Amino acid sequence: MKRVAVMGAGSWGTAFAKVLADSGTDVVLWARRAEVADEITRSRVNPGYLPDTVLPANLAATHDPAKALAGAEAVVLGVPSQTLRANLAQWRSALPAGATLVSLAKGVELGTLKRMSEVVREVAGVPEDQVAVVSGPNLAKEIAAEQPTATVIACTDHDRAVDLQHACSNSYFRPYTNVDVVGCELGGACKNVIALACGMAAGLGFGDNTMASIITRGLAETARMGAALGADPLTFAGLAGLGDLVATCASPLSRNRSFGERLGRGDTVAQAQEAAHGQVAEGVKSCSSIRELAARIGVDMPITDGVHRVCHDGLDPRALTTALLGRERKAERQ
Ligand SMILES: NC(=O)c1ccc[n+]([C@@H]2O[C@H](COP(=O)([O-])OP(=O)(O)OC[C@H]3O[C@@H](n4cnc5c(N)ncnc54)[C@H](O)[C@@H]3O)[C@@H](O)[C@H]2O)c1
Ligand SMILES: O=P(O)(O)OC[C@H](O)CO
Repeated sequence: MKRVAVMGAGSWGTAFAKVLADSGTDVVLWARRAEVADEITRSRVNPGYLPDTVLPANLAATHDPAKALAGAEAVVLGVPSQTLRANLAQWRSALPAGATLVSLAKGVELGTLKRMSEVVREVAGVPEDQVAVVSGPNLAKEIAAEQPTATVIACTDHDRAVDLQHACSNSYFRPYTNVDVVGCELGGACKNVIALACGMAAGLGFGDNTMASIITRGLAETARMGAALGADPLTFAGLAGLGDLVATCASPLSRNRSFGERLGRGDTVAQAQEAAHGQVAEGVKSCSSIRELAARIGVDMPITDGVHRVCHDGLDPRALTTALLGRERKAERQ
C-alpha cells in the first residue's frame, strides 16, 4: 500500500496518520477545519490535539476531502462513531473503487444499533470483506510519543488485513490481524462504557479491588454479548478485548475514564462534558445503544445498564454501586 487517506484530524486520526507515515506509507490527512490543515502544513504540528508531536514529512494535510481521497488504496475513518454515517455519506462519491475502508471508531450507532463496520458497508455500498477495523489498547497520546504498542486489524478478508498490517507496522507499532470483526468491534465499543464505570469508582474513592472487579465483570458482559452475536470468544482475551479494556479503565489519558471520574466526584453530565473540551467520550452515547442492543438480543449487561442510568436518568453513581452489589446472587459463569 503506497498511499492512504486518513479522514479526521482529531487525536486518533492524527496519531494513526503518523503511524502510517512512520511505516513508510504516504498519507493525506483530512481536517474538518481549514485552519487545522493549514497549521499542520505550516508547522507539522496539530496543536489542538497532539501539541507535542512533530508530524513526518510524508504526511500531508488538507481540508478538501476529494484531495485526500484521490488515489488512496485505503481510507481510514477517524471521526466519532455517532457522526460516521453523516461524514461518510458526504465522501461516498469520492471514495476510490476497491479501496479498503478502515474504521477507527469505537461505538455502536444510536437508533440503528449497528456496529461501525456495518454503518460503513451500508453507506459506502461495499461488501463486508472491503471493510476493516483497527481496535486495541491504543491511547493516541502514547502512540504519538512512539511508546511501544500493539493493536488488531480485523477484516473478514485476511489478505486485506495483511496489506494494511504492512502499511502500519513500524518500530513502535505492532498490528496483529484477526478475522473476527464482530468481536473486535464489540470489545472496542463496550470497553468505553466499562471505563466510565471504573472512572466513577475512582471518583468515589474506591481502589484496585473495585477496579479489577468492574474490569472482569465488564469483560464478562461484553463476552456474553459477543457470544450472542457470533463473535469468537477468544477475541475477548486478546488486544481488542482485555487489552483495550485494561488500558482504558486504568489510564488517566482515557476520556471515558476521566469523564466517569468527574461523575463519581459529583459533577453533572453537563459539567463533565464541558471539561472534555469537545473531545469524544464515546461511552456516554454508546451505553444507550449497547444497552438497547443487549435488550433486543436478550443479554444481561448490568454495568452497562447502570452506566446508562447514571449518564441519562440522573442516577447517583453511589446508588449504582448499591444496585450492582445488591443484585441476585449467581454463579460466576452463569
Ligand atoms: N483518542 C484515542 O486515543 C482513540 C484511540 C482509539 C480509538 N479511538 C476512537 O476513534 C474515534 C475518533 O476519536 P478521536 O479521539 O480521534 O476523537 P477526537 O474528538 O479527538 O476527533 C474527532 C475528529 O472528527 C472530526 N469530525 C468530523 N465530523 C465531526 C462531527 N460531525 N462532529 C464531531 N467531530 C467531527 C473532528 O473535527 C475531529 O478531527 C472514536 O470513536 C474513538 O473512540 C480514539
Ligand atoms: O480516550 P478514550 O477513552 O476514548 O480511549 C481511547 C482508546 O480507545 C484506548 O484504546
